[in-house]
Amino acid sequence: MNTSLSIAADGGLALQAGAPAASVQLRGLCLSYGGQSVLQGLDWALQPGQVIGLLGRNGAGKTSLLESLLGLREPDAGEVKLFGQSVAGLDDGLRSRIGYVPQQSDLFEGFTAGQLLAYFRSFYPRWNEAKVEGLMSRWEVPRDRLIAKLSGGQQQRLSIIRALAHEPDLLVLDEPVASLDPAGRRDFLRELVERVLDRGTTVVFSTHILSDLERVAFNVAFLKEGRIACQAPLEELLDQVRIAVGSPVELQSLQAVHGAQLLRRGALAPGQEQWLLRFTQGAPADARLRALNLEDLFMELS
Ligand SMILES: Nc1ncnc2c1ncn2[C@@H]1O[C@H](COP(=O)(O)OP(=O)(O)OP(=O)(O)O)[C@@H](O)[C@H]1O
Repeated sequence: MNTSLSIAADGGLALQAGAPAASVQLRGLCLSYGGQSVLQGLDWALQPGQVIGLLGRNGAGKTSLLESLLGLREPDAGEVKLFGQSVAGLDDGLRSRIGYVPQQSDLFEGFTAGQLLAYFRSFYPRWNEAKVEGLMSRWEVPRDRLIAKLSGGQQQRLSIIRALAHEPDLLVLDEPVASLDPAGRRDFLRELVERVLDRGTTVVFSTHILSDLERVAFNVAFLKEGRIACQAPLEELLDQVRIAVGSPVELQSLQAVHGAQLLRRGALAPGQEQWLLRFTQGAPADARLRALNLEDLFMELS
């Protein structure tokens, strides 16, 4: 909770409680590798309890964004705040409220799963050993085998268990289900929906598996050309975004009549264009409009 001091009616100082700080606040984030610019003045905020699926094409910069957000990668410019505090000076208390599943395994391969968990347990006051035990047995991760000898999917399960064990308030998952089989994905999503989201955890995860996203992500954010091009509740986007085909004059009039937002415009043939329109007041019934599914939205917005 943010607090501020103000002058009270009797002239004394009063401590006021404000809105809770955003879990994540990014302003003007720029990141490049050599000459290649990946994040270009990106602004983004995740509010407590929000669940956001981060979408973008291969190479759009999702991993770079999530690493910058966590302070693992230093941006060229811009500001990163977690729980209202600059990520560069984040104190241990706030740091221990973050859970992270990286895209590439960062588990110590020379440890067994049991040794790894025992090692991490010492850093986290909120470590939930019962939860760890439950997940290790339900997800069938062998405790005593060297991590180097676990399969890719078993390593990913272990990485997820490590990230959930201390009941984080901010959970960052970079393609968490990429190596999981359908049963593993189902188990993971069930855990996320039934136990993690209930706690009001802020969750951001990148994925290319759109059907999984539909099951858990209330909000989707599209990363394109170094910025968050669009972020909205998924249901709202599916209700509001339509493709319209017609002459530019006809489409302009359609847009103006309904006060629609033009998201994208492309030529189809001489005198005929295709516009991606967002009808924020609700899409009208019009034969020229076509609804989109999540895959269409991904193709159009990322
Ligand atoms: N350490 C690095 N050094 C140089 N270039 C990098 C580095 N890491 C990423 N890149 C480049 O930055 C761009 C964004 O990469 P990033 O991994 O962030 O994208 P992504 O959206 O996560 O991709 P994917 O969906 O394929 O995982 C790519 O063009 C990539 O080649």
